[in-house]
Amino acid sequence: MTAQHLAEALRGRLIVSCQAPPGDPMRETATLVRLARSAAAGGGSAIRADEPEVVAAIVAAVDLPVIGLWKDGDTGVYITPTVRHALAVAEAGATVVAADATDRPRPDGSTFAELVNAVHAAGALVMADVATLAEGVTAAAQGADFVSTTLSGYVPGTPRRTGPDLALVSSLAAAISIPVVAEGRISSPEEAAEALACGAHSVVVGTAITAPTALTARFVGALVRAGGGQEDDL
Ligand SMILES: CC(=O)N[C@H](C=O)[C@@H](O)[C@H](O)[C@H](O)COP(=O)(O)O
Repeated sequence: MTAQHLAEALRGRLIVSCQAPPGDPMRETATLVRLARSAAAGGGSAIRADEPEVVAAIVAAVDLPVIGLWKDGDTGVYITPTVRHALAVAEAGATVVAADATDRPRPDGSTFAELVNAVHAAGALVMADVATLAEGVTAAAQGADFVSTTLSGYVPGTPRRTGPDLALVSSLAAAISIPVVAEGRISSPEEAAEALACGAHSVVVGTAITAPTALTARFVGALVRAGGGQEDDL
């Protein structure tokens, strides 16, 4: 699929991230496939998924484009950190490979531009996961097909936020011509709609749709703060 075709298919649409962290009861390929099928049944237009095995299973089961990634670790560059990880995700059938495009060194010494070229040569597209405006501008210049605000708030030294970084969505949309995807901590349909109003081409929602453990903990936390439980219940 060309970047233009996919951009048309995703304009103004919802991408559902179907992931579960290590140790979570939902972290099982068949379960994640069911989440992806539910996302498709509810009108989602693409799926974002972690690990080649899960990507391949969702590609086989769901008739939607899959944005694949491969998380390795949880510090430093961990979203599709090397060219090897990126090519494995492309090989699994992802239409788009999402990868860290922050300005931090990659563990294999590759540049983001080298990763983009390798993924394009393998016939897939690239989504640059960034934390800042400068990183998004650089990623677009290096050939990324989409830029996503995925890593805003998660890079050491940058402010941690509670809600989505819609200011970054707006500034990226004004600065680059490739589609800007709003991603990260979008917790309601209203916030998703607001992201489009800020210039997002598409919106990724994960936790608020596909993470019952985290959602349960939010409700429990609210009850604790209201005096209805003990802190160590959390
Ligand atoms: C920072 C990081 O590693 N983000 C990951 C990227 O794939 C996922 O853990 C997030 O769930 C995804 O970005 C969607 O965001 P949210 O779950 O907040 O809607």
